Amino acid sequence: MKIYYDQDADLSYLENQTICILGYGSQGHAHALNLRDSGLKVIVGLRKGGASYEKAKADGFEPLEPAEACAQADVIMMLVPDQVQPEIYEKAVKPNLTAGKMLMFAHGFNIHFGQIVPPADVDVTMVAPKGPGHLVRREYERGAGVPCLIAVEQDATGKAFKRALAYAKGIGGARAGVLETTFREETETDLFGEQCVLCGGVTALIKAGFETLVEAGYQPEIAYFECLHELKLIVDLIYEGGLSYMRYSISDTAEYGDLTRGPRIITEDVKKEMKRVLEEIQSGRFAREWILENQANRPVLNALRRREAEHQIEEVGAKLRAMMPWLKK
Ligand SMILES: NC(=O)C1=CN([C@@H]2O[C@H](COP(=O)(O)OP(=O)(O)OC[C@H]3O[C@@H](n4cnc5c(N)ncnc54)[C@H](OP(=O)(O)O)[C@@H]3O)[C@@H](O)[C@H]2O)C=CC1
Ligand SMILES: CC[C@](O)(C(C)=O)C(=O)O
Repeated sequence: MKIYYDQDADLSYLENQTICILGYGSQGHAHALNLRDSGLKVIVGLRKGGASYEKAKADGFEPLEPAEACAQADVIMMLVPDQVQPEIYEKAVKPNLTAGKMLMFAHGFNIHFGQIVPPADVDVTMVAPKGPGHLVRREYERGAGVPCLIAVEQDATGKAFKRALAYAKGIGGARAGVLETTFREETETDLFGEQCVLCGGVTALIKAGFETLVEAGYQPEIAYFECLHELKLIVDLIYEGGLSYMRYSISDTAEYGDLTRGPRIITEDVKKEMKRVLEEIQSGRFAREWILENQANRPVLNALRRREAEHQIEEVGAKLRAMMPWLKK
């Protein structure tokens, strides 16, 4: 696979173009600020009265109504939540999506699952950072970057890939590496990663470890530090140098326990369940469930959020983190 870096990308594909960032949340603020700091012309499309409107103003933007911003733009990046994108597309984007413009996404959900169907005479591309938006900004500011995936769904101008690669460079992604993919591959792997490993898998593992220790009579504070707090420190080592570097740093006792007990925790049964989750993603069953959940006003998400907030690990964690002034409140 070819991986693209700064030297492969040419910002001039976006020079003299106006880039509209729709949404100023996790990804939106990071893309807008990074692109502007990279010397590109950025405008922000936002509804008035929302929390992020004031934040964008405080960062020096003059937010426009989404439809007005789309009318002025050559490039439109969709950075409102996936579940609201189809409505914003119909109301603000579609009427202003004239030939030769580029419609962009940071996640392929709505294109891959057919919730947004752009006209044939525009470029449709994706630059998907493989990291949370706040880190896309933080890494850029310290001269680094978050790796990105890039994909072209429609190439009306013949320059779609180069334009998208310039965008990836503008947000700092090409410092870390830009990997070519398809909307389908990004959507399916992203959903799988967040459900089975990065968010769903990790939080379930943390809670299971915490509950096991507390139910066995150990102090919740000890269980918190062991199963949650230290995880970040261990993952930092894995991030910096892979599994082997983490194993080099931990004690031989820990390494022996890791290698002999780890596979008893993540068993073949767990992998079988991962395959079932992947199949639900590939078949569109998860997408249908999520779309219907939103149409029904999110009863399941709201109930689960409430239940999770009441978990003992959250209460203990809040108390312990309050004693660490270097953590953001
Ligand atoms: N979060 C992440 O780190 C990642 C996200 N992505 C993708 O990036 C895209 C954006 O996600 P993310 O940054 O999490 O989004 P956020 O939830 O952070 O987006 C919030 C922004 O969207 C606006 N918004 C929310 N609802 C509406 C609405 N109904 N009408 C108009 N504006 C609205 C908010 O405005 P207001 O303040 O007015 O509510 C705010 O500016 C998604 O496609 C996501 O899959 C990809 C990789 C990682
Ligand atoms: C892991 C969650 C994520 O996929 C991400 C930050 O990359 C998301 O969609 O937020």
